[in-house]
Amino acid sequence: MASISGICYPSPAHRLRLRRSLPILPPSCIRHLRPPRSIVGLPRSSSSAASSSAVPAEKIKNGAVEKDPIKLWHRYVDWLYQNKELGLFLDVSRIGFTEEFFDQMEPKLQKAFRAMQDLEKGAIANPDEGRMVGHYWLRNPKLAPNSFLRLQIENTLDAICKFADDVISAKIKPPSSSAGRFTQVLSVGIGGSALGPQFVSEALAPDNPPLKIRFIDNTDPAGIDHQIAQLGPELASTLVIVISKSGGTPETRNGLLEIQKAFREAGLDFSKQGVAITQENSLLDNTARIEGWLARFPMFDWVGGRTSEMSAVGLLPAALQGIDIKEMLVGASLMDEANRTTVVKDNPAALLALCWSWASGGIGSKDMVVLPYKDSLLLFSRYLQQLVMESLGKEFDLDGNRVNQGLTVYGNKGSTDQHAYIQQLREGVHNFFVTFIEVLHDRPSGHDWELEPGVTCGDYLFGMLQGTRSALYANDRESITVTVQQVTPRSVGALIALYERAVGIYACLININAYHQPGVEAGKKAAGEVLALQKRILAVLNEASCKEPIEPLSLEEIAERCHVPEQIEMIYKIVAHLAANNRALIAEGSCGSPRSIKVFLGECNVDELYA
Ligand SMILES: O=P(O)(O)OC[C@H]1O[C@](O)(CO)[C@@H](O)[C@@H]1O
Repeated sequence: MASISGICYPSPAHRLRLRRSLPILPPSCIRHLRPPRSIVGLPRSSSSAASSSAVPAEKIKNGAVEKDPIKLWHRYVDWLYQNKELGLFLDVSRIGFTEEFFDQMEPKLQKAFRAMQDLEKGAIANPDEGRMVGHYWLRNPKLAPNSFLRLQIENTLDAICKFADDVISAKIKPPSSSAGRFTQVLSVGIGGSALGPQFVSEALAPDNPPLKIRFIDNTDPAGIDHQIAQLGPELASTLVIVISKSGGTPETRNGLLEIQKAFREAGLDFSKQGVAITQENSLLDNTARIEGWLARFPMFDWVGGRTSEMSAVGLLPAALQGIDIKEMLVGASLMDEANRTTVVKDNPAALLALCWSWASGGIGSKDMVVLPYKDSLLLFSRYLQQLVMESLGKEFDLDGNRVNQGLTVYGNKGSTDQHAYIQQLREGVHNFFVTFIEVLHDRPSGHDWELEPGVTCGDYLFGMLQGTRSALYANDRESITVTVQQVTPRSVGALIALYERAVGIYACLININAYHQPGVEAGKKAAGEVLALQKRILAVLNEASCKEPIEPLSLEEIAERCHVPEQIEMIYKIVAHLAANNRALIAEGSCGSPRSIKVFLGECNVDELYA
């Protein structure tokens, strides 16, 4: 038996013995569970979609899940996954899949394993974009399909380590800061170019990092101003890292332009403090090269944004904060290794995918609530939200069938959330399953004190987790528990790798492309159309406002002159936004009564009018 912090867990060999001696669930028990269903990989018909979102009738009738504590204990022991090198455990005992379900999923999982093997060998696993999917090579460059890619990965890692060392040791320093070294990192990026670095910083940055980090991950001017104001005079000793795989994401571009303006206004030379992480020859890369920025690091075509934490995207910011990035890579690599076994019970990512299939009916009928009981893991659910939802939330499967797939992820942390929404989880609408993340060591220092006889603060946190797990299960709410010993670079690397692989396997089970995001384009295109309409409105208003006397226009008149009468609602919203920011003036009426409004511009721009 392996022992961690006084808790005994069975070794794999012991588990096998137990498995032989104790069936997963005795037949009498299986009778009370959900019968096997052919659910995974089926195109979603309207009837299956509707029925799957309801709690299966037999679950209600039979009190849903096994309740006998001794049988549950056997199930717990029998299914417990342990990774000794990582000190990581996975408990799937509170997901009530049956042996029949397991048997039914086995061939599908074997197929998924073969697909993952092909992916790791360099197959075009993202067919829509004609791309390989190579994030697993980042932590084991020997796996890369050719030596060119291997060298690219190794050289980039060397360059990251050297650059971070040079910055931290002030070999590379800002040109005009009295500090004589860089003290702050300002990371500008969004989605996969922000969420990983944010999560890792929150989880792992030391209390006094060599460089503190801040993020601009939106095109919210007030948010940007706030970050710049917080930096204050330290702008002069701020290293600005602009991260964008495509190099053309509007929010990131806007953040960069705003920061460059702040540098100009402070009399600072941005190029001496700017770093770009992007694909070669992207707009951002070319800008950084032409303007002679301090450094540029590559993003690879075969690494997707949401799986880029182990590329320069995540590693450079982490290294600058003094986080041991090589340990992160080791953790991820060890987890990848564990996930290569084709023995489902020994493959933690496959076990997760199996649980998701059971709990959500293979069609996302239940949400995944992620509850780490550790403050430093607060952003894990946010990170997973993109990883899971952007990967799995797809309209079509790989064969072109409309499936509207997905798996909703949300959560913050325990026990905080017990005082927010656990009430509903325990008693309200039954549309979720929980993933608890447990951290065994309460205080990294190891020293603790008893705030009442025999009980520490950490014991309370532990009690809250176990109590919530039990209370939810008593009310038929299923859960998974992932346990790590501590929040370290190694365990965080392992957690990221675990979920990356679980998403990959689950995507194979439901036959979708996990590596593209066509749906995001629709929103981006629509945003572009709004801005194009705004420019037309401004031109129309400008013309009317240049007249003598000024001609205030109603919304209908603006719509007519823009030749888009059907867009009147959007025109109203644009006008209201312009008026709220003093860029248009309301001559008559108010925004509360749209039909009454007449608008003009405070200053007409003749140059624009005749441009
Ligand atoms: O790194 P980029 O190209 O700026 O993209 C940022 C994010 O935008 C998306 O393309 C769409 O949200 C994500 O997939 C990506 O992580």
